[in-house]
Amino acid sequence: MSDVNPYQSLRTQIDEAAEYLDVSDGQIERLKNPERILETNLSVEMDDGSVEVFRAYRSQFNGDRGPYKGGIRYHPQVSRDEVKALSGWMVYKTATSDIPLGGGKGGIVIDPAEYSESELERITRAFAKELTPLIGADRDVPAPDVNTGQREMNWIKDTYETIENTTEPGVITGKDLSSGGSEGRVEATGRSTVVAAREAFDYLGKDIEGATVAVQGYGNAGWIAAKLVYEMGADVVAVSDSSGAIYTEESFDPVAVKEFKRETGSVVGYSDAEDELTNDELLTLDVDLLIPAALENAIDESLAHEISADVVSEAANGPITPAADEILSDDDVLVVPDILANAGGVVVSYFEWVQNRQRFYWSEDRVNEELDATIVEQFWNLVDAYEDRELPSLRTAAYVVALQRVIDAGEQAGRWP
Ligand SMILES: NC(=O)C1=CN([C@@H]2O[C@H](COP(=O)(O)OP(=O)(O)OC[C@H]3O[C@@H](n4cnc5c(N)ncnc54)[C@H](O)[C@@H]3O)[C@@H](O)[C@H]2O)C=CC1
Ligand SMILES: O=C(O)CCC(=O)C(=O)O
Repeated sequence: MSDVNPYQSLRTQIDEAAEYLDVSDGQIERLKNPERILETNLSVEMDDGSVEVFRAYRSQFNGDRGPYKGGIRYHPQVSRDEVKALSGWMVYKTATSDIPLGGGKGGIVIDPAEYSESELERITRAFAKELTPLIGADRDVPAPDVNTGQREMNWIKDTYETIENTTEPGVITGKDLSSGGSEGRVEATGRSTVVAAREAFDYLGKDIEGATVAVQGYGNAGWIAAKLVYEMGADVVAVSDSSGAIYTEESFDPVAVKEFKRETGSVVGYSDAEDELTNDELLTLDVDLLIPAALENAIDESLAHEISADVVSEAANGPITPAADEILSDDDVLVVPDILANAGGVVVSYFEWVQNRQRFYWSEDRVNEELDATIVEQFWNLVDAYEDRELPSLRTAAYVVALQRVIDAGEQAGRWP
């Protein structure tokens, strides 16, 4: 995997779009930098009585369009620059989806697989204590990301509500249903990735039914994308996780692969696999649709020339470096950018936040229908911008549209002269 700095990638993506906007250097500089970052060290007692210290961050990138919004990641690679990039991508994701939220992101430098559940609870609650003065339903609303889920969100909500002596479920999204979560939130990221891919196929005059698909990463986003695209009639011929990749000529049954991974810890070794591949071999397979659903920089310029898919729908944040993006665009690979393709997570988080505030809960069908409609509408908005303004890619179109929305909000608030 390439070591391109993701924050530098974000800055490049903004610069590329700024060329098509009437915007000053000062405005662009503001839109490339976070408003503030919490950097803290969590001292936590381990099960054996020792104390360990964990570095943790929360970046509040931009709140011109609403409360900061974005997930919390637990991973050894978490760094200040990664969190800055991820929080910036959230700003332009909420703006691309046109939901009234800003962007933020947080993370702890940790490999959660090395800790017991009770240690993870103490670590999460220690982070929640640090976050409490900064978050709130109208201030900053965290959510899940890599290696976090409902369990961690419930702990953060409980810690916040205990300290603040309140009930405020909208302080965090991605919660368990019984803690005020929304139907459809767990599936939302994979769902939008596949809905966006379906529209991209339509744009190319192709049908997703019968398409061949490779999915890199088999966590929350990747496995749901595999399941839903399979339900649309596509063939999931390859999937991977951090241990490796598996391949079949026909199609995997994504639910059976997920069950195997739950039992064994990996997709590798699954009995229906005809072959094992490296992750780079999976990414360069000759398939119709590629779904990167792991981490940043999966496709860099050294791999970009070998990508054979017609459509790439980015479930992950930042899986394609800017240099690779240019190559894919020259090679006519249609990339549906992360800030639209994986926006389902934050769009349904927005629905969860709305439900929490109204104390009125929606059916799963309503959530899925409203999510589908949001992604379809914004996909074709981007296509219009891409064609009408002759932009180099759907990604640049997304940044042009999103930056304009953020600038307009800042202007209304009197932030610009
Ligand atoms: N969970 C959410 O709601 C959202 C997640 N995303 C993005 O989707 C991506 C995946 O997130 P989740 O599925 O939530 O995380 P997760 O922790 O549930 O799953 C991550 C998966 O990626 C795999 N992986 C890690 N390194 C890999 C590598 N080098 N090659 C192949 N597989 C590898 C892991 O084994 C795991 O299967 C991240 O980029 C995240 O930021 C984006 C929007 C929302
Ligand atoms: O649900 C959310 O608020 C944000 C999810 C997230 O972190 C992301 O879209 O990258």
